[in-house]
Amino acid sequence: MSDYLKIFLVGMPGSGKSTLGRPLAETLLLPFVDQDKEIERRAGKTVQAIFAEDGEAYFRLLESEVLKHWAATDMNFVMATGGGAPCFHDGMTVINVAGISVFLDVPVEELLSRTATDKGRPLLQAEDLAEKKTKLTALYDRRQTCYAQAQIALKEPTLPALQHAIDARLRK
Ligand SMILES: Nc1ncnc2c1ncn2[C@@H]1O[C@H](COP(=O)(O)OP(=O)(O)O)[C@@H](O)[C@H]1O
Ligand SMILES: O=C(O)C1=C[C@@H](OP(=O)(O)O)[C@@H](O)[C@H](O)C1
Ligand SMILES: [Mg+2]
Repeated sequence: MSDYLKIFLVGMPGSGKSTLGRPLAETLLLPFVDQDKEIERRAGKTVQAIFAEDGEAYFRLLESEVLKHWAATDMNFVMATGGGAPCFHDGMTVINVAGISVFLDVPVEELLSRTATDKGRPLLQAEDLAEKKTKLTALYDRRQTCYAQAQIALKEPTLPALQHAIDARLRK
C-alpha cells in the first residue's frame, strides 16, 4: 500500500458508491473523488456520450487511465469508482496496491429498485424492468469474482457500517 490513505469504494451500479462516498470522505476530512466525473472532465463529455460515440472499449481505457492516475497521486482521498473499474485492465490490482478497497454488496432486487427509473447508465438500458433485471443479474454474476478481491465487503452497506469498517481497518 502507498503512504497515502486511498479508499476505493467498488461495487455494482446503484450500490451507493457515489452516494455514500461523499459523506464518508467528509467525516474522514478527505477529498472525495467520483471517478465517472473525473472521466467526464478528461473527455469533455458525459459517460453516456462516451459509450455512444466512442464505444465501451474506449471508455474502459479512459477509466483505467483515470484510476492509475489517482492510484499514483500523492494525495489522500475517498473514491467512488465506476462499477466496472475494478473489473477491466486489472483495475482491482491497481486499487489493492494503492489503498483500501471496500465492496458495497447490494442484492440485485435492491439495485433494480434504485436504478428502475435511471436512464443514464449505458449498461442498464432496457425496454422494461424485466429486461433491466436480466441485465443487472448477468452483470452481478459476471462481476462477483472481481468484487470478491476487495479487502472489505459490506452486505447492504450503510454509512455507519462503512465508517465502522474503515475505522477498524485503520486501527489494525
Ligand atoms: N443506502 C441507500 N439506500 C437507498 N438508496 C440509495 C442508497 N445508496 C444510494 N441510493 C440511491 O441509489 C441510486 C444509485 O446510487 P449511486 O450512489 O449513484 O450508486 P453508484 O455510484 O454505486 O452507482 C441513487 O438514486 C441513490 O439515491
Ligand atoms: O458498471 C459499469 O460498468 C459502469 C458503471 C457506471 O458507474 P456507477 O457504478 O457509478 O453507476 C459508469 O462507470 C458506467 O456507466 C459503467
Ligand atoms: Mg457512481
